[in-house]
Amino acid sequence: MDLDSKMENIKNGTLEVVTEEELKEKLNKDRPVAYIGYEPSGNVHLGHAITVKKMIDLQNAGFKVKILLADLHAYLNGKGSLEEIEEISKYNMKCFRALGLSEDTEFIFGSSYQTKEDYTYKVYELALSTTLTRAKRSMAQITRDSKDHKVAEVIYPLMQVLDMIFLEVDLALGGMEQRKIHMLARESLPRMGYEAPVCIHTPLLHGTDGSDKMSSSKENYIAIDDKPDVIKMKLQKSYCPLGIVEGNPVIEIADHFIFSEDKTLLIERPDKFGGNLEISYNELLDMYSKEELHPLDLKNSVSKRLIEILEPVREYLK
Ligand SMILES: Nc1ncnc2c1ncn2[C@@H]1O[C@H](COP(=O)(O)OP(=O)(O)OP(=O)(O)O)[C@@H](O)[C@H]1O
Ligand SMILES: N[C@@H](Cc1ccc(O)cc1)C(=O)O
Repeated sequence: MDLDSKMENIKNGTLEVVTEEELKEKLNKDRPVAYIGYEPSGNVHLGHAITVKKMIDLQNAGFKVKILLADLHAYLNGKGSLEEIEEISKYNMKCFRALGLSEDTEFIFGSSYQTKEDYTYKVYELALSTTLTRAKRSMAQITRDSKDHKVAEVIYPLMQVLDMIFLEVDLALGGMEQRKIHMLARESLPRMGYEAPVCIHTPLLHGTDGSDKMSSSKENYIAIDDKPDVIKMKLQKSYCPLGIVEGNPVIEIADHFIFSEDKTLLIERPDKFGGNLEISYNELLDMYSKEELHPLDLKNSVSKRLIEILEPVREYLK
């Protein structure tokens, strides 16, 4: 793959690359490192899968991929005891592999280095130069408990910044809500004598209830290993208002998971409702916004194809 094609593939479907110039430089390096961190959680869902797919693009462009199983971050964010989190992490690792990351992907537990002396001293160093306001602001969309604020909430972003040094990363990927922590890293690391990583942000998938973010802590997600009838049921119940494209999770799922594989989607509907159709993504947007496509027909077609696309993932995880 030449440099321009690598850049195009990486940029495709992202909200921003900070900065494109720096990304080009990294692509010229021998085996640059890209990383993402996940707080281990009970279910790996389609939202997470958007980021995993982008990691695969980075892998295909020559990056070595490191996946941080951020167990201590999950602990600091009130996700459970360390023992519970550890158990879930192993299952998450399998899920990420099932989504197609290559064999040489490195999985690292945060707790394997985040309690070491040199890491701890760096936390204190960064704590001294980061304002409380900035640290809190960076956590706005990440913290679980947004009312009863804990000190843990401001330790969390400092550790995320330091992970980039300890994992020796050239690039950090995350959904858009990671942006403020990434920008803190881009400012702080050069001050501490390290190079700032390139930061790439992907869009957040809305929940099936229409809320801002699909999340495993709400009942608004489709897990990557949900059974076919569960996927069908969840999509049937999904928020999908007639004629509305913006923030419509069913259309977003079609965009990220179906049109990334296929040029067209088959809409199967009775003749009296217009008969079968094969449509491109742009045709889908156009027809749906003109109310020429009924939500139920869209949901049926999306669930049928999504179930097929996720079949290898279910097989792998069996
Ligand atoms: N709904 C989503 N759409 C797109 N990306 C997501 C979504 N949910 C999480 N991610 C991304 O996955 C990465 C890790 O998120 P993580 O699982 O730790 O978040 P989370 O918000 O705690 O998820 P959950 O609430 O589902 O457990 C982040 O980069 C985040 O942006
Ligand atoms: N902040 C990420 C998790 C994470 C933790 C540590 C990192 O170094 C990177 C990512 C989230 O919201 O889920």
